Amino acid sequence: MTQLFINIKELIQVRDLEVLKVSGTAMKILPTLKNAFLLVEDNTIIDYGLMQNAPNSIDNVIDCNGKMIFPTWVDSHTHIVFAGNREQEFVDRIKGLTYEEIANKGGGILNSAKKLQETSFEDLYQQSANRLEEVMTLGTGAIEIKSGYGLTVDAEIKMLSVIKKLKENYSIPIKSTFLGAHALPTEFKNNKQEYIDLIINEMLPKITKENLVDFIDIFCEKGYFSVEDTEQILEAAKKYGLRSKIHVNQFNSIGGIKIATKHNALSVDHLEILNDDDLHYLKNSETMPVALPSCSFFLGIPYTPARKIIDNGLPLALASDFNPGSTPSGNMNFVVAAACIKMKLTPEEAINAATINGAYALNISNKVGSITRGKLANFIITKEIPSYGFIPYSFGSNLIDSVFINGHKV
Ligand SMILES: N=CN[C@@H](CCC(=O)O)C(=O)O
Ligand SMILES: [Zn+2]
Repeated sequence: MTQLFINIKELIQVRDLEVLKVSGTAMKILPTLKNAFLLVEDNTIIDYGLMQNAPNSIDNVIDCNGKMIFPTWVDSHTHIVFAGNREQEFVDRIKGLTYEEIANKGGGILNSAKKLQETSFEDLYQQSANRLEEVMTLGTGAIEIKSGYGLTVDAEIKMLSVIKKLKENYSIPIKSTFLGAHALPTEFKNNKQEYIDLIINEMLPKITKENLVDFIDIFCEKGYFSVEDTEQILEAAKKYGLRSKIHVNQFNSIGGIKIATKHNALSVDHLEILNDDDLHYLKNSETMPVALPSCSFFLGIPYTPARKIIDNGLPLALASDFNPGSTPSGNMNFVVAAACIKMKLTPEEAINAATINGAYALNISNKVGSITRGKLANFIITKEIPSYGFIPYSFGSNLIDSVFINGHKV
């Protein structure tokens, strides 16, 4: 089916196929076309341009008068497969406990793992599908989903199988990441190496054999997995050709970035605490730094020093981190707004970070992340708005009129 979108007030993030990411000062530039058309055939963008050059023999015409079109958000870091919620821990934090104190009391990730282990595949699938549908209506058009709330061979496979079924049942591009090293299960409290051996010798061979995983992740942090643990797991994952996306520098800078860049990680995520050595290793790498401002907002921890990252000539991606503990929200519109308000990104930088750079952080810049001939027809039609900067400015409003994924209205 051919669809022609006309009278688009501004078509945002129009780029050539060769642009896979934008870095440093280039992030300040957001290429757009005013008074434009967009031509879609089946699931693909086939053309765009100024209205005076719009084709005139198309039956299926959608008038976008006063509205803008953006590429959909690319959310490169989520944990949307989880069971139940942790609103009691939220109240505990309001009353003064820290995230770390709650985790030390057996709450946190282990709390979610217990719930998930007790939840059936069907129930877990339904809860996760509801979250996926919610974020699609909020404009997310490509997403990464991690395991890591299973922490046993069976429960990790259950999570990854839920992600596989989501991939089969939804047309949105989904990448799945194995995060067996998310927390140390209580039964391994006195023998971390035994759990790492389980990850390396049982989980990794099984999940790769069943083709359940695209990337590998490790929570490299004090009290979770050390730099040495991380390196062991990365070495093992290399044998299966898995690239890494690593949780680093959320609370402490312990050398995770050095090891991640040495292993050519696709991304390093969180980075709330970032020192000059970390910046140095990032500058000499192809690794995408990923900031998760909704997590900082929710936990009240520092925001990733995004200005420092971009002003050092580096790229930056933005993602939601949707999970039950540190970020119970997958709203990428809020992520973009928080990046502007709290991390001092300009709207242009934030939109680049949440689209093309997010796509790079999932290795799918050739498919999504910009309005480009040949890419998937995944885009947001806004309500009538005065300018694209109105999206982060008007941070509490829903400014989305409709979302298209693979050329179909969600
Ligand atoms: N920090 C590690 N993992 C998640 C939070 C997990 C949880 O609290 O359930 C994050 O990215 O914030
Ligand atoms: Zn996370």
